[in-house]
Amino acid sequence: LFPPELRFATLKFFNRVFNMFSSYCYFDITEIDGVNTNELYNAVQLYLSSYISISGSRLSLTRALNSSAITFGLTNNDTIIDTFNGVTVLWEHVVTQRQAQTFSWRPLPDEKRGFTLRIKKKDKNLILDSYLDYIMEKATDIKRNNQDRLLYTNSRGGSLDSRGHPWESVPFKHPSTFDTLAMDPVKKTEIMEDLKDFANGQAFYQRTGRAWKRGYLLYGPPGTGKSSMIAAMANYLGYDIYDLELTEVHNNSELRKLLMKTSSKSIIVIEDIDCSINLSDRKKAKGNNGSTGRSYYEPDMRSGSGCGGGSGGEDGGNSITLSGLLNFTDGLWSCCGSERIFVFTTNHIEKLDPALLRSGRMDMHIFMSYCSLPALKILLNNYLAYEEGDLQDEMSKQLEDVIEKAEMTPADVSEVLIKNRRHKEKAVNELVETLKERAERNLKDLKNSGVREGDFEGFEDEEQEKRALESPKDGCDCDQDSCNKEDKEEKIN
Ligand SMILES: Nc1ncnc2c1ncn2[C@@H]1O[C@H](COP(=O)(O)OP(=O)(O)OP(=O)(O)O)[C@@H](O)[C@H]1O
Ligand SMILES: [Mg+2]
Repeated sequence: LFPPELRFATLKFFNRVFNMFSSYCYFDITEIDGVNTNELYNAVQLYLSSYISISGSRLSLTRALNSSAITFGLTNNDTIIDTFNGVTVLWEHVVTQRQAQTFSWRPLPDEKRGFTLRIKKKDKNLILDSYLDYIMEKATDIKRNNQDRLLYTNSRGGSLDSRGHPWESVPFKHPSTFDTLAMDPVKKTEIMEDLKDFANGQAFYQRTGRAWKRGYLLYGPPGTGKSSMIAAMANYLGYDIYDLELTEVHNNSELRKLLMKTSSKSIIVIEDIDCSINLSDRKKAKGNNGSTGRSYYEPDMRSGSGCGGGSGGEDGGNSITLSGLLNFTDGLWSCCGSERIFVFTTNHIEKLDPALLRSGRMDMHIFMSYCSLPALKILLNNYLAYEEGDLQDEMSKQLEDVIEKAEMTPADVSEVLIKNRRHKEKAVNELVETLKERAERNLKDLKNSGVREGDFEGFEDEEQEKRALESPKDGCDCDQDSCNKEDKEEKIN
């Protein structure tokens, strides 16, 4: 029976009296602040959405542009309790109908939405100092995690796009994760913990005066999952990937510019570092632009103008040096921006300059090995949905006996499994056969060659094949210092 105005005024009065005696204070965070969207409102919305379980009876759902995740929101007058540094606060989502619109340049939504934060008066300062910052930070994280990852490449050479960016990007949707990655579980856990420590280590890096970055060197035969590991890392941390094509970078200053244009929370990848530029020796690398061993990637070499005739003195080509690269990862420039991971991959760790391997440069050297028994179990589970214990004892025993001797890469094993994935038994039988064959072949090779020279011997052929595919003209890389000696001898003969 009361007219609405009177009802409103009475409520307001009681509210005021109540507030005077109340031990709480309230903060309103409205969706639209004047004419601008209130960033804090969106942040709170996102932050709270990470707390809500789907059990609520009514939730609002949103999916942002370029986002692959759906976020839950509170509907009208829902409340939620949160605790921060031992202090409990209450959030309420308040939705009211907007009164008939007066003229506005920008049409406002019919509903007026906002959050009300209720805090004990004594906790007010504690919370306002850090709680809202914390929410903003968390919201940024959530937003980033929900957004599609990006894969950047510098394949355009040195040219910039219309916004002055040297990187080109595409959405990165690689399905590889640490769950699907076949490798020793202990090693895998170690890497995952290392990554998490890094991502959560802001305070640590600050305290110890180190730039917030970390380097991983992945090495091992082709097809053992180095690239898959990088994708898994990116998916695990929610980082973007910058795939740096060193052959497209013409000099050290270009390299530096590229680095400056990378964002934080990203993985900067240089694949096949031993083939990319002549990194065999720091001093020599500079000299090599001159008359002696020309880099295989210099333009005239790339265009296939011949392997032998590359002794021109002109310096217009690729003149990145090892020291340039080290400055990129390690020097003063490496810390513009923060939270960055450098990953180098190589098939030949023994060909890298010790300077690159020195402690502190690449923090972790990860050997990606041939398929081991634990790795095989993961692959069997991935491709054939075999659980631990599903295999007959006899079969497991056979696999266990040959897997190490066979020295098959996870890529090869995957191939056998994929081919027969409809017939589980057939797939495993064929795998055992292939493994046995390989093991026998290896044994024979071993006998023929006498003493084995190194761990990597077995994949030299594969490696040469790969390089031949990459190189424009057969054997062009044989001018390079880093090229293996056997190649060189073959070429000379
Ligand atoms: N450890 C692994 N776990 C799961 N799948 C793997 C693994 N290693 C290889 N594979 C499979 O083999 C394919 C090739 O692997 P990947 O490209 O990661 O190898 P790589 O070590 O990067 O080889 P390269 O040295 O030639 O670059 C992948 O698509 C993946 O499906
Ligand atoms: Mg690879």
